[in-house]
Amino acid sequence: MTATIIDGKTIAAELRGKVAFEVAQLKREHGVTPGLAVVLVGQNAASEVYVRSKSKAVVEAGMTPSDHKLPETVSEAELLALIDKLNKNKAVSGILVQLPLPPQIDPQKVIAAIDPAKDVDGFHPVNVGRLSLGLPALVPCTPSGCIMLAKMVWPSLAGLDALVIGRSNIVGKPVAQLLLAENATVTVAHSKTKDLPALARRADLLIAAIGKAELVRGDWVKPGAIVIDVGINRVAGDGGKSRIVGDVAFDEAVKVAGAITPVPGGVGPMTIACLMLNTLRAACAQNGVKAPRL
Ligand SMILES: NC(=O)C1=CN([C@@H]2O[C@H](COP(=O)(O)OP(=O)(O)OC[C@H]3O[C@@H](n4cnc5c(N)ncnc54)[C@H](OP(=O)(O)O)[C@@H]3O)[C@@H](O)[C@H]2O)C=CC1
Ligand SMILES: Nc1nc(=O)c2c([nH]1)NC[C@@H]1CN(c3ccc(C(=O)N[C@@H](CCC(=O)O)C(=O)O)cc3)C=[N+]21
Repeated sequence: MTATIIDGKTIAAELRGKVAFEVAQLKREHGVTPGLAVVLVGQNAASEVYVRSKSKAVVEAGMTPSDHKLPETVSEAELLALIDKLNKNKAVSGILVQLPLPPQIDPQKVIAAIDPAKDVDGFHPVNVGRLSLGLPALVPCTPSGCIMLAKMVWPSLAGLDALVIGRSNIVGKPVAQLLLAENATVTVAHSKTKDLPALARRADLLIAAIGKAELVRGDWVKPGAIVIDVGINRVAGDGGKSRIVGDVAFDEAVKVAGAITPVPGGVGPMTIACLMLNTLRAACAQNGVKAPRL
């Protein structure tokens, strides 16, 4: 038996289509066009790829993009001044500051400066707190995408033994909160965890957000488990080219798992689709319109 491959690309395209439909309705009925501002500091090849694909998705959803490129040497004060301007701009529904930032800039200070109502990344302490309290919040995009993909193959996660590998503020911790909200029994592992393979073998649902190419082997996977691979790792490929692989050794795990997400074409595209959804939700909330249930 080989696993069901969860087609993130197709599922993400469907979600983006639904968002575009709702955006058109919001424009028609309320005269509101959602806008997403993306701020990129410095020149990082990978970040530029993400920013381009975000802008493309924004346009396709019928929303207004505004991209702000700042030099690597920009001061924290200059970046904070731009955020203040975007916070006050009514045409901007969502603000995303691409991470990581150069060392002269404190990312926590920048995140805290974003109006929580425009924090479509869900990284602001207000949204983090609201998520952990179980209150409505803007929820981080990659974690939401992981949950949506898992629920495509297993609609109720209640009672599942879930293992999250990774405890970052942008993936591991928020995905653990969302799993808890879905009534899964959640374990969070990290670099100090003892006997990770044994822990992984107990998991009905395994979410890998580590940043280590193919760390999770096939024999770490419980037969029939759902495996969600968040990792994006660039490795040397054939003919001097690079290719991207996940945190899971896909060719091994696909033989054991019940369902698995590929890299590319899994969580990555869902992250972008969830960003579109958050921007729509933010625009609705800012204009007193009830957000659609998508
Ligand atoms: N598909 C998408 O949309 C996105 C993909 N990513 C990708 O996901 C991956 C994780 O990203 P991010 O959370 O930002 O990464 P971080 O580097 O911030 O966090 C990595 C986590 O993995 C843990 N870890 C590292 N090595 C091991 C190990 N050997 N065993 C167990 N745990 C380990 C770390 O533990 P400790 O805390 O102890 O250091 C840490 O908690 C990356 O590949 C990134 O590119 C990220 C965002 C979006
Ligand atoms: N403020 C902030 N918010 C983020 O959400 C954020 C960030 N900073 N910094 C970087 C990470 C990474 N990230 C990805 C988004 C999409 C893909 C994606 O679409 N990947 C495709 C293609 C990848 C490729 O070919 O390079 C795929 O997996 O199929 C990947 C990674 C968002 N991040």
